[in-house]
Amino acid sequence: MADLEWTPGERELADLELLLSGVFAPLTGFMGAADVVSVEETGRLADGTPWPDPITLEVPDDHPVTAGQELVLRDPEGAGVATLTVTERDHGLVAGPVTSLGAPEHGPFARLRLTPDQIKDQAGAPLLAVTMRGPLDDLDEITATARELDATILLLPLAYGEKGPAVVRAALKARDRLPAGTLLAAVPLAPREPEIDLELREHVATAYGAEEHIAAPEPVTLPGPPHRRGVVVFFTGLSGSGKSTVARGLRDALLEDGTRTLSYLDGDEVRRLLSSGLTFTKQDRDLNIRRIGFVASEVARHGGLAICAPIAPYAATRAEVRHMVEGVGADFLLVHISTPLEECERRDRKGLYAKARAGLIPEFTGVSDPYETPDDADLAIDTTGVPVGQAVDRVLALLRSGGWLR
Ligand SMILES: Nc1ncnc2c1ncn2[C@@H]1O[C@H](COP(=O)(O)OS(=O)(=O)O)[C@@H](OP(=O)(O)O)[C@H]1O
Ligand SMILES: Nc1ncnc2c1ncn2[C@@H]1O[C@H](COP(=O)(O)OP(=O)(O)O)[C@@H](O)[C@H]1O
Repeated sequence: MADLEWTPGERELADLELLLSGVFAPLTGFMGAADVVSVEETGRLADGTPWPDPITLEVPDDHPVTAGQELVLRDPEGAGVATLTVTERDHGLVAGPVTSLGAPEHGPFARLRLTPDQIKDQAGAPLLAVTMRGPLDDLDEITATARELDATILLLPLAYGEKGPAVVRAALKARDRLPAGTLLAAVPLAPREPEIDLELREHVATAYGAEEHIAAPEPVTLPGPPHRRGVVVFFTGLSGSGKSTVARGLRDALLEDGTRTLSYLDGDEVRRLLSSGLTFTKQDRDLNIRRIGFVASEVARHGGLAICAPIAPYAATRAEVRHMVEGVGADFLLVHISTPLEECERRDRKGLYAKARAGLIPEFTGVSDPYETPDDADLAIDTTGVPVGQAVDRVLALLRSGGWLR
């Protein structure tokens, strides 16, 4: 029988690494219901040990794993990271101890992910741990404290997610300016609410054997100015509403302006290449939109401006794309081309509405398939009787008003 397997989310994988490396000791695995309830109500595990936050693993309701089985946990690249011996399955939660599969470590600064045991081998006592989520601005204070305690400094950059590598780079830079012998271990601790984060940072410092801990203050991060930030302009609307026409007009105007790097994800091209073979069932439409959202967010991640113009009939899927884009530190603008069905049908540019009415095209949006009108659009344009240039100008005005275009 094939192994039961699951690929946890990014945060769960980070927790898993901390469970495996002993940073989350005394925890040895993902928590079951009794511990979760106890932690939430009392800040302690069921056995009374203080612990600030539930460390849990979720699988979908229809995942076949049950108590008594082994579940192989894989990273997104498919490498086995650990085996979970499932002691409890409670709806979506699976609990039990984890054992490392010794998978090759990869990812930026993987060589700096030293475990508490590896650090304890190098360190002379006592240790002063400094947990950090950004550049340190007061190295003198850290040096003075270390001197006072006659302690070795251990920098613990909390390297999680997009900003992770920058935090490790900041720690490496700081180490060059701190006393010789300063140690460093990158720790993938995902951020939580400030108080819980602080308690977990204390746990991390203790796990590394530190007697003293400085939680370096969160640096103030100012997002880049909007004209340099990535942005996705996502058109949605019925077939024939004017999405492609306005999107192409926007693309041309931005190319003429020349100040933004641009990717235009043409609807037809997407269906021909990226989503070739997909149909118009809800499942395939959702997959199509997720793929478009993924590509657009990759463009935006690097500061580009992506224009997409699919029908995208489902609100939840559009929201997923918004979330994906915002998750890479970029902005998402939803432009609803709200031209009513009657006008789209009157235009019937491709003769599809006539065919849909005649029952020749099943599941046709607006005729025999739903279109969920957005209530979160940043701009709505009904193109009925409106010249194309005017519709394009309204989108350009939106981009200028938010500073995405200067
Ligand atoms: N059943 C059905 N429903 C809606 N549209 C259909 C259908 N079958 C084919 N077409 C043609 O496909 C275009 C829409 O594709 P999208 O990728 O934008 O759709 S979706 O966002 O995945 O729902 C759409 O193009 P546009 O007119 O440019 O919107 C149609 O020409
Ligand atoms: N203001 C307008 N904006 C966009 N399209 C318009 C406008 N006025 C008329 N149209 C016409 O409506 C049709 C819209 O088709 P298209 O852009 O392919 O729509 P969609 O991509 O939403 O299916 C085109 O024939 C276009 O010339």
